[in-house]
Amino acid sequence: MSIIYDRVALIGLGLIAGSMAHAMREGGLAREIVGHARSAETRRTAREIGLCDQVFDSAAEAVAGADLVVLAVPVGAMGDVAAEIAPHLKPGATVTDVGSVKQAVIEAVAPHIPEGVHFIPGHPLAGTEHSGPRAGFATLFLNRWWLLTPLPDSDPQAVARLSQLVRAMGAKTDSMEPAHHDLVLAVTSHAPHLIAYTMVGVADHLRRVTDEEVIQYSAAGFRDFTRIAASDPTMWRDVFLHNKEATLDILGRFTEELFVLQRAIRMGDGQQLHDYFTRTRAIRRGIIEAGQDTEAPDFGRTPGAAKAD
Ligand SMILES: NC(=O)c1ccc[n+]([C@@H]2O[C@H](COP(=O)([O-])OP(=O)(O)OC[C@H]3O[C@@H](n4cnc5c(N)ncnc54)[C@H](O)[C@@H]3O)[C@@H](O)[C@H]2O)c1
Ligand SMILES: O=C(O)C(=O)C[C@]1(C(=O)O)C=C[C@@H](O)C=C1
Repeated sequence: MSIIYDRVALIGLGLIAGSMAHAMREGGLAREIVGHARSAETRRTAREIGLCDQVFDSAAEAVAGADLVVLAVPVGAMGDVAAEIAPHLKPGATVTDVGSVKQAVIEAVAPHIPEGVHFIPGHPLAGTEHSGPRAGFATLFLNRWWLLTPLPDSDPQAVARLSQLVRAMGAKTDSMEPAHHDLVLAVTSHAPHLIAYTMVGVADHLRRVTDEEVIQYSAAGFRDFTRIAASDPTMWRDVFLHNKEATLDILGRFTEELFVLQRAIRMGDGQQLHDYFTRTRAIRRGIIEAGQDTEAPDFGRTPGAAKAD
């Protein structure tokens, strides 16, 4: 494949930036990949494993002369990073981000982007519960969606070039309104993560009573919950604090449904439970029949690393 951006700067060197570095390198998509992370330990590890061609101690040095700058830090840190790099951006460069929330990131980042620099927010719908510079792998984005939420005045050519990079890393692209993105992700990702965190918390409380039985005999479904609940605490704290409204809306609806099912169990209403589960099974089967279950082959099974932030 051919070079799409000459110099790419990755700010934040964790799972997503690391996976981008591997994918871009494997595909020969950038002439030079440079990076910066806030913590000295992360920078040391990134240098040790050769994650980038160069790792800089400051974000300003990293973005100087870059054609593409990728903000791959927790959502709550995006605004500060944008303010720090703004004076050092090359005219004509593109800045994108990979944050799990879009509206709040746009509000925090866009005001800092200078005239003549393109800001195109994005979100790869791919991840694992692992974080840090050793967690990335080249196939993370294979067959996954990578949503772009361009601004009304985004330059179509800059958007097309970024889409080209995303597709060259194996992902599928689509565009979406930021507010709609945040609502969709509240349903498909953010609320489910909170439910998994809660369920593991409940089991943990119970463990004290039942002497480790819950964990020892945990079935596959609960194990999946524990995988999700092992996700990075900083990342998920920021997701919930920055997609507050949509997540609270979905959790409110979830609680109402939960009460309906809880009542059906209490009343012994087997018909209601059966009807409900028949409906949800049809939804899953519909997804599979439509060929929309695009789980990457090694999704979630790649050995990760402890986070060094
Ligand atoms: N993990 C996922 O499943 C996933 C999936 C899609 C999108 N995202 C989003 O991608 C972004 C990065 O997530 P990740 O999973 O790669 O996280 P990560 O924890 O693996 O990496 C984050 C990196 O950012 C660095 N960092 C933190 N604050 C910084 C700052 N102020 N300046 C510079 N560097 C800083 C950390 O040192 C670390 O290297 C987040 O916004 C997250 O919402 C994550
Ligand atoms: O680790 C996982 O399996 C994930 O949950 C990844 C996941 C998701 O919800 O699908 C998590 C957050 C992101 O913003 C995108 C992807």
